[in-house]
Amino acid sequence: MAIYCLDAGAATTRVCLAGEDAPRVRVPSARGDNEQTPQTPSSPSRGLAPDWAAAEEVWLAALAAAAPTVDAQAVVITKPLLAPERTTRRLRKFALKIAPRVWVCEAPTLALLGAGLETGVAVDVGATAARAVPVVDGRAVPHAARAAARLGGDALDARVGQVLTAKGLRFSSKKSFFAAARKVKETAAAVQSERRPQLSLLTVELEDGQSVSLTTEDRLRIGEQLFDGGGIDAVGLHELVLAAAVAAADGAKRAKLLNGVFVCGGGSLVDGLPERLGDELRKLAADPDAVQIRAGPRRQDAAVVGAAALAAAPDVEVAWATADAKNISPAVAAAAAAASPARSVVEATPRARAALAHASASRDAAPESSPRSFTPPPPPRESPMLSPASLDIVRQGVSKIAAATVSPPRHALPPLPPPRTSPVQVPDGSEGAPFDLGVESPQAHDPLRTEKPALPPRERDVDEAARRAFEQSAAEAADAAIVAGLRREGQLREQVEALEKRRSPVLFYLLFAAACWFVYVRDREGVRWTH
Ligand SMILES: Nc1ncnc2c1ncn2[C@@H]1O[C@H](COP(=O)(O)OP(=O)(O)OP(=O)(O)O)[C@@H](O)[C@H]1O
Repeated sequence: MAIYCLDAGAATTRVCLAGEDAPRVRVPSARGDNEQTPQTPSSPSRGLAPDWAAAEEVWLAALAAAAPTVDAQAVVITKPLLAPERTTRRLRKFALKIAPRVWVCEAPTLALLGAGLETGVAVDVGATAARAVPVVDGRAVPHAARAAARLGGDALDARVGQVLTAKGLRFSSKKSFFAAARKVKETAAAVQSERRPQLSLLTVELEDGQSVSLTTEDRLRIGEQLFDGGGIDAVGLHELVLAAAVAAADGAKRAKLLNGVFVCGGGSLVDGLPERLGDELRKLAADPDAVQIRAGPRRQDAAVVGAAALAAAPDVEVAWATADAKNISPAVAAAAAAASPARSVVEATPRARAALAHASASRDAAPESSPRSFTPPPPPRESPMLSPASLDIVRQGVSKIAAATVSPPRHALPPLPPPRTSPVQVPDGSEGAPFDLGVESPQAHDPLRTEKPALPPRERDVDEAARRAFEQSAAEAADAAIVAGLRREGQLREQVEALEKRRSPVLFYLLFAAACWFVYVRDREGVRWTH
């Protein structure tokens, strides 16, 4: 029995099991013939109808490849930030075919938890867009989130295309063009940074047999789009992050957010990006000393590793059992951040350390048969991309899982303990129990260390309030396309609801008219009979 963790990205699908620190499988998501046209459910903001059938086929194949013989107890699946409710429902429906328990969580929040942080700004540079998402105590602040499609991997591919065309390269198909653009970007893209040795001339061999030599200027021209935004009036990554932090909080809370800027997503692997982002943010921030950039070595997999940390967090089964596991509570967030395997890379916060101390104590006390004692099988040493050939072989095994989806889950879950109001006792604002991370903790140099951590107000339904606030301030969002897409969907939903409402009075009038006609005919007949 295991908990599957599935990161359903627009470009890449990743799968691992609870507690693991790297994905077992990393496969390309279904993107259609035109590689730049996102068709996955992870890209609803583009206003395109996602190809659910193709996406689900890839997810099933990836799950089957990750652990063909392991029975699923539950599934944690990622969703994009501000995904419409319909997308969440479809993701949940899909995951329920795999296991009886499902937790659909926002990818940037999970990425931050995977880095061992409960509060900070997740800077996810994905394929379709770059997003800066402030997270406070394990909950995203949606109205403050900022996104820009021009800073995503696909937009960078377009810039690579310009460079390659200027060098005289020609491609026979769109597919070979995008394959070449991606390879050049992933090998050569770099941003300007004084803290890195000089860049050198790089020759990249392309799959179609061509090769291209890229000078330092070429390499910087590709990567610099992340900071110049690809246009005169466009925003750069640093402005996106600062705008998100400013919209989310002020004063000490903002400083705390900027102290936990975590870069993740495949696009964050561009050479020199974390250093440059730190330098640019320090130039803009009111308190430059507060800015701290975190970037683990496997940051492209942060969301799925965060899902694995959440699934393995002690006491998380209580959250599964309550409120449909819709939100991550601060206590569970602290436990997940503490359980994250990346916590030695990115230092744990005091709350997380306290939660970890509590977690280890409760794990020691737990009986053998407890669901907490689940030990995941060791992850494979490497998690390479599956080749198309092996993907085909894996797809043949998909029918096994698909067959299992029609019958109810065979494995009953172990009984859950009764829900508790506070599964992890973390004293608010305390420094937590001393915990030796085994590495020199940068907290020692943390300018915020002496501050009493200011916790956000505990509203009953933070998400609802935040969502309403987002609707009001959506027009100010950096990515107008995302906002327009979301609005279009909202309007469509409203129109459908209005139509449904209109349908009932029409039915009523029709019935009423039929009744009147019936009475009229009967009376007329009656009159004829009596005379
Ligand atoms: N070394 C690298 N340098 C630059 N870009 C890279 C590198 N490795 C991967 N990428 C790019 O990162 C993008 C994929 O990132 P990621 O897997 O995080 O996206 P995703 O999560 O599937 O997409 P989204 O976040 O839009 O849903 C692709 O555009 C890919 O070309």
